Amino acid sequence: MTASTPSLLFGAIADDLTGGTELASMLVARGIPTRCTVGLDAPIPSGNLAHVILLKTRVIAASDAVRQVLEAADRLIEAGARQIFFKYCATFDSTPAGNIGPCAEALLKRLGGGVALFTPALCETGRTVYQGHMFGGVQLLGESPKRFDPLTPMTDSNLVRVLQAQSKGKVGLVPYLVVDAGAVAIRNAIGEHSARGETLLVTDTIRERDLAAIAEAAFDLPLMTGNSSVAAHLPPAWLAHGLVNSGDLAAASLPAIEGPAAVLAGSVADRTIEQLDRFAQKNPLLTIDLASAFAGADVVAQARAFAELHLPGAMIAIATTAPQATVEALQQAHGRDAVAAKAEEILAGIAQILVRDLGVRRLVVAGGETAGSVVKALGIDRIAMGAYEGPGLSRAVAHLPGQPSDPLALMLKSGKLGGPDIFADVLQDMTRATTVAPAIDTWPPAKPAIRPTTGKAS
Ligand SMILES: Nc1ncnc2c1ncn2[C@@H]1O[C@H](COP(=O)(O)OP(=O)(O)O)[C@@H](O)[C@H]1O
Ligand SMILES: O=C(O)[C@@H](O)C(=O)COP(=O)(O)O
Repeated sequence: MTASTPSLLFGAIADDLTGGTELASMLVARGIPTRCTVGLDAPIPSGNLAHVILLKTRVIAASDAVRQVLEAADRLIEAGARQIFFKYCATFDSTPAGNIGPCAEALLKRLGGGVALFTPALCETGRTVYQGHMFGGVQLLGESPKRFDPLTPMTDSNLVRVLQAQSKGKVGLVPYLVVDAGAVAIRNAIGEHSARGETLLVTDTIRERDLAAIAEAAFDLPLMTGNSSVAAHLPPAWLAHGLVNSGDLAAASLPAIEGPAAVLAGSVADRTIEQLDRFAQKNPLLTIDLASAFAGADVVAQARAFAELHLPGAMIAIATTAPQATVEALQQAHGRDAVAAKAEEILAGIAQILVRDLGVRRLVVAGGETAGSVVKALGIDRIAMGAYEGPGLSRAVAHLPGQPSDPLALMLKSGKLGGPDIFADVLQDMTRATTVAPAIDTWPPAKPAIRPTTGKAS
């Protein structure tokens, strides 16, 4: 860092772990030294330009989410952050009561008021916003598989309406013609909306260049909100405005990590189901029957026996994934939150067995809420990210409590993202050390040329 560089430029608060690690990996890929901590207890290390606090606040009570988010913001501000970024899902996953609106409004108030932009689009995967309506490819959000999400079913595609229903302030739309006109037009629009009393502004966003324009318009707002994709365009703005220098940028490295390998999946998203099917064509998969768990079966012991049978010789997957009809029947019988809590508790218990008892050192977790429970159960409070490699592909390394010389290669995969063979490919990739040069001029990054470096994990 140069003498003029602030200690911490950017402090992000993520409402789940998959999205938060994705955000950090994007900044790392841009060359921005970035660290992640889990929850509110871990200290924020010094010497980085960006920091992401990973919370699990997406579906909890709004008052609790607000409390946690404000505490995280206070810690980031104390560490010197000049901008707070509130990260949520590209599909605006939220409950009817929040937590996007209440958290953003509380942050805005804490940061002195003004206007916040809401930019959830992830153009790379076809998740766009036009006339305030979110699309997943050609489908409106409310007509996409997201309407069946087990925790945050999104049935209204109109994000202005969704955000207004969970906010006190007035919500407005920065329409596509303004976004397309570029950063100056967006900044002017912010002033005009603000004068009309609209403080929460959803941005239409179709193309990657729109994300760049929005980031340029928002780089010096005290609060920015959205998906990782818009934050990935902040580093070029920081460079252009002299907040960082090219000498501050760093290559991203990950060590090679060997050891038994496993996938834990609690996502019931179509994409994860497809990825599990592909994995199971060549590798052992155990699907846990939650109905039998509710009936008293010891499914954790069953999972232990399955893992002991196959590890360390094979890569394994253990999932609670079930078809939509089964998910609905379970939720009707036991309640949505109780089913989610049961699945998360089971997978967290299995994670402890895999990692602590059976020596798993390469782990992929599918699902944001699931990842939150698993990481907590393993006692991990900080995560070092590698460079973002594409949707769903954000490898990391974590240290287990009391085991600083025995790292865990970790990937927390968003339920809805990633290619069909992501599980086997990533578990194999984890055995190779990688170094990736900063992708400051091009975005999204091309699949990085993996440059093997010598030596094992340190
Ligand atoms: N068979 C199941 N039926 C209902 N809910 C489930 C089932 N298996 C897992 N779940 C729960 O569904 C939720 C999925 O959310 P999450 O892990 O965030 O995945 P995603 O990334 O796809 O949103 C979790 O709370 C998980 O415990
Ligand atoms: O937008 C995304 O998909 C991610 O940024 C994200 O937040 C993932 O959340 P889950 O799909 O719940 O894992």
